[in-house]
Amino acid sequence: MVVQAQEGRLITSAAGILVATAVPAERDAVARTFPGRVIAAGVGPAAAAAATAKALSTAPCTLVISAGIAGGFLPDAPVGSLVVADEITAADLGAETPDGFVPVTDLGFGTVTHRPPAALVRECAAATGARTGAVLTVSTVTGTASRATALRTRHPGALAEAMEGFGVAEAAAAHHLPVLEIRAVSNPVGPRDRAAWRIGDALTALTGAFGKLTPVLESWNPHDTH
Ligand SMILES: O=C(O)c1cccc(C(=O)CC[C@H]2O[C@@H](n3cnc4c(=O)[nH]cnc43)[C@H](O)[C@@H]2O)c1
Repeated sequence: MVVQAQEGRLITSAAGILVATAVPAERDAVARTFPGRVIAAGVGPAAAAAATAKALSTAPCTLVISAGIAGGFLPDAPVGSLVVADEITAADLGAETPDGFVPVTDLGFGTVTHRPPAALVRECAAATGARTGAVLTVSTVTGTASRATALRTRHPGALAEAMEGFGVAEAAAAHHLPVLEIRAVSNPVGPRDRAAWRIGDALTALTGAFGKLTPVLESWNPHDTH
């Protein structure tokens, strides 16, 4: 059973939570401290959506979490910090025009943003010391200062960019499930500098975060969507 009544309120158990990471190193970092179901769904929004949707079709679930490493927008999300998304936005889903980028929603199609439950976002941030803000999903890792500036101009509340959150969120939405995104910053968003990546530190931060998140997630009432 994934939802139980305890002291008159509904709670979810870790067994009913699906965490979708991109690669096995992220999956193992989460699984070190999180007792629920953790998958390595692949890199990029399409792989993440397909693998998450497949996993959701095989077992009951109350909450879906996209987790992993990310690029952080400086100075707000430095390397080693944690970000909990209050908004999961597909930042490059749209059309380039002479007047700039136009999101697909302005073209009359689909959606570009999913919003996690606000109270759960606040509780997760408080438990882990994470910052809260938009996490952008991109299909191309930003590698220049000009693109970083363009993204931040279009999304002033953005703290991080990664490649899977929107895909995981689309799969969750198709199953009418809430979604969270939690990221540990491994590199700054900006000019490409492989020497600046701190993937090991970010994975360690992810492990620590899920150790603190587990009791929060397990005591969350899935009917509290505020
Ligand atoms: O080759 C590069 O310059 C480069 C820079 C940063 C990350 C990559 C990756 O291939 C990692 C993609 C993987 O990790 C997440 N991630 C981590 N940092 C970022 C980022 O700055 N922008 C977007 N995604 C990032 C992502 O979710 C993927 O799972 C290569």
